[in-house]
Amino acid sequence: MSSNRLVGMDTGAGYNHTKVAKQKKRGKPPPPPGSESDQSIDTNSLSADSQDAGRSPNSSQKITSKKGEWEILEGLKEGQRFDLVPRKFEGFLLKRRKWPLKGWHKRYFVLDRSQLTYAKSIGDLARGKLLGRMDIGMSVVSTKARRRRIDIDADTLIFHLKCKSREVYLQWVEQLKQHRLHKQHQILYNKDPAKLTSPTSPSDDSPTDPLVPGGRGSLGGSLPGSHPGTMVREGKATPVATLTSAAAGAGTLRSWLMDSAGLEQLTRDITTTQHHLHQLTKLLYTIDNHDECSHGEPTTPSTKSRRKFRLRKHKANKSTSGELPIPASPGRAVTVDQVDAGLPSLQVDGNLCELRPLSSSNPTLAMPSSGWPQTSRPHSYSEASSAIVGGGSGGGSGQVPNTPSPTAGSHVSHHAAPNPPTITLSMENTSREDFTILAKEVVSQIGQVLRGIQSEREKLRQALESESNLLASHSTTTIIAALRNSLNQALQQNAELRGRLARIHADSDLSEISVPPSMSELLHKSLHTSLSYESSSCFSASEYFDAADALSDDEGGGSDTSSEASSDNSSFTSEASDAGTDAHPSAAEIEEDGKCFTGRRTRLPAPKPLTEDFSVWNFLYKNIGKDLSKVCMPVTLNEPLNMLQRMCEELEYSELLDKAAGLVDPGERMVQVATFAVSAYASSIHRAAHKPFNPLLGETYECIREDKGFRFVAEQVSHHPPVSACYAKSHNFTFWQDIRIKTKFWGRSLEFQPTGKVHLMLREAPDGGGNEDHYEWNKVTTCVHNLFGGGQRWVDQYGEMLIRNTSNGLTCKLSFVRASSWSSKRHEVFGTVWDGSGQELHTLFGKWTEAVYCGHAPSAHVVWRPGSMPEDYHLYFGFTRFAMELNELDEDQAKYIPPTDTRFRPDQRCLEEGNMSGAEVLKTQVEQLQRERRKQREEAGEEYVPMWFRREANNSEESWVFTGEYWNKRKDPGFINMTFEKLW
Ligand SMILES: CC(C)CCC[C@@H](C)[C@H]1CC[C@H]2[C@@H]3CC=C4C[C@@H](O)CC[C@]4(C)[C@H]3CC[C@]12C
Repeated sequence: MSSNRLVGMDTGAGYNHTKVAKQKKRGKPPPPPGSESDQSIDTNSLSADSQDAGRSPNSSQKITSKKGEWEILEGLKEGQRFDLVPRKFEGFLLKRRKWPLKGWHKRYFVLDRSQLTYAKSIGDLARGKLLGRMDIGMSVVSTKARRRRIDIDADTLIFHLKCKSREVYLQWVEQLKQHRLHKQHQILYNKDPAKLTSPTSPSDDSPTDPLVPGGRGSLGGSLPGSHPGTMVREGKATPVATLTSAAAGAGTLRSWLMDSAGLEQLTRDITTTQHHLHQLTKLLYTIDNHDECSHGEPTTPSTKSRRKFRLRKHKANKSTSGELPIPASPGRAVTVDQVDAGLPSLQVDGNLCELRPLSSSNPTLAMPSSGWPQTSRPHSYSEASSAIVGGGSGGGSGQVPNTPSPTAGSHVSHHAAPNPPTITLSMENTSREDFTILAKEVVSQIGQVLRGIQSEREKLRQALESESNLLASHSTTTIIAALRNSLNQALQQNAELRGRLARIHADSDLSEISVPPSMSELLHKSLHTSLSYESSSCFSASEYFDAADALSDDEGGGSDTSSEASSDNSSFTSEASDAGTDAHPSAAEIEEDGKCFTGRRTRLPAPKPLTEDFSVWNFLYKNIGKDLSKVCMPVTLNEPLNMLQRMCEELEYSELLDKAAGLVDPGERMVQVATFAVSAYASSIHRAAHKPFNPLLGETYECIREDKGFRFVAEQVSHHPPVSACYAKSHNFTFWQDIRIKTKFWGRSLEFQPTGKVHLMLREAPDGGGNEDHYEWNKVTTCVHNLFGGGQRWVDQYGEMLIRNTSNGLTCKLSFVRASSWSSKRHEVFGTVWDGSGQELHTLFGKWTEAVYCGHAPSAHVVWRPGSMPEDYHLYFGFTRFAMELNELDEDQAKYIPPTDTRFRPDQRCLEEGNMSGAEVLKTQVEQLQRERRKQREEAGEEYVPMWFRREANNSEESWVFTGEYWNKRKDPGFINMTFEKLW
């Protein structure tokens, strides 16, 4: 299979695989535990040999890693059942801090009916002060025995846990296994939706409930093929909800039968009793026979039975002091002692019935004063036992908590006494005949109870069957129809919303944004672009601008910003003034021939080929726990852009920087810069399904956006680890960053943490009083959720971003809020701008997908909104207009760009043209060539030196600095006159 890695991942698959395979053959032992990282499954800590991903005997998938072993707990296999209701389990565990995932907190966890909840302490738990809850039923649980680590990924939530001791670890793993399997069993076999949607506390109907739609840990969403949010517990009358609630309507009868464990236990116990009583009958026979044989001593019972009575007495005394367990549930009534002692006692319906010896020869023993025909009903077990064994005299009587009734006491004293002679006496008083009659009676009575229970069960079973037949007739087809219906409704709503949004955008009053007079003319054109929210060149003036000419006139080098600024200024200004009077083109004008009036394309040459996505996800699933950088990725996972282009996409809303540069107030400048930093994430919302190509080492990408006034160049500067560096320059700003992405695979989600800082140099304020401002900030974490669920994959961004103006000490702290199962909120971001002395200047809030506002609601104003999506964007990998244009290559441009430019990369081009199989073949070739080049370099002992960026290391932090040579060489001698390493 051809290979391709997730972003930031190695492309040297073949090499690594052979290495691992060799190790295996030689039977090399795994590395010592000390070398192990405590990080979860991430690209730096885990690699795996696919052959090793076999199954461990204890229902988990073992993944051998370079530095340790992670095992994934297996789910219920086909045909497998797990009826056993696991018990509640609780205790302290260490939980990794949420942010920034460093350090561990001790937390109290409770696992009950597949719900894992935790609180700070037992006290908090009792008070209901919970910190979190997840349903582990459909989660991915990975364990690492050596580190006593347990990671649970339930889509929206991930718990990273650690146990204090191995013993605790083993217990938790076992319990998690059981609860998970039982939940899966319930999902598969228990068709009671009411039960499925009821977590631990049935009364808890809050929207934070992970099983309730909106709480995204919902089972509905996790079940393969199910539509997230269609399993509705209450309210909303979606067709599926109606179905489920209809089913739940007959819930009482059903749940009665479902809870048959108690009944079954009762049946089993009674059967045992019956068996024992049969034995008793036999024994009595023996006694009878024995007595008959040993004629002459008819009043003395056998030594065997005497011994038994002594034992019984001893235990009964215990019981009076409360040590003998009092049955808590029906079905536990008859103890072996009682039965063995020949003292029949039976519990039915939770009441203990003493089947007292009835004597035909001694009627005073037969009928209690209560007038019950054959049984007396003591009030408690101890009462019953003392009634039976005679708490009335001697040993234990004083300790009996429930004093037997005088009646009971009086006749009991005949049966039992603290010492054998009394027993013998009482035995003598009771005729053998009594025992025989009694035993027979007990047997027949129990038989009767059994028959009664059986017929009761049968009735209930029949009721249930007829009910489920009714439900089954609704079943699959109806549910599918219902789902289809709601899907159609959603699509319709979506279309409407899009229309409305477009109208809102069109009417948007952002044109009122005040731009200082000196800059307004200059920026008119670019602002115009941003106002329209059509974030592409469609509205630009590039038709008046010959890129090639402009570039050949352009001076080179990026180090001297002021000289560059002036030259840029002229081109930018001229563009702006030329185009300043442009009216908005109509949608028809834009879409004509698939090109807008600028000549740029508005969509890709072909829609995304239809591929069986499932195989891809299956494939990924098989690779859980492996170092994904070493796993070959099929091209079907890719979008026809690479990471260098993706970096350029961050400049889609560069107008915000233009605006910032035109402002005088440092706080307001920061507001624009912060919003720009947020806007970088906007495009990822529709892009969860595909990954960008990994650039090859030495691959470059340039993008000249004369309409936006910037030019951008990027290069893949390192392969191990993969690092992409970029540099963009405009009249108003300089932007640069190098990106290295750490990837963590949690099972159901993939987390991407870009390391390194983004830098921005903003032109001095227009009043001329200040200097350039240098800003720097970090990236937040991107997470792709629901990798394997039946539902949609979706992207989340979370973490804190700190933007610092290193020139004047202003800061802005932005929080990207992680979507949680506790709230329906997604994509939220908020932050504050502070001055150097810590005084709050501005407040920002909004969503990285929708808008950023400044101020406090309701008077807050919009700072930014993303552009509307092109029509049919979902057919084109979810690309924005800007993204659609990134890989476009016209003949003219082709003459000026180097052969290393991404736009010449054949596999990516092939995919863009909709030729999936061709892309697959080409990708394999291209990656093979890269491996060969690396091998050659290694053999020659050469170190790779990137062409356009220079590595600089200060205090262990490395950064990649643009040399500026790219533009110089482009001009002179021109790339066409240079030699380059052949990348493809
Ligand atoms: C298994 C596959 C399909 C997962 C797809 C992962 C994709 C969606 C991930 C992988 C790496 C991610 C990128 C990592 C870094 C950045 C830089 C940031 O400033 C903007 C978002 C951006 C550009 C992310 C966008 C989403 C991204 C491209």
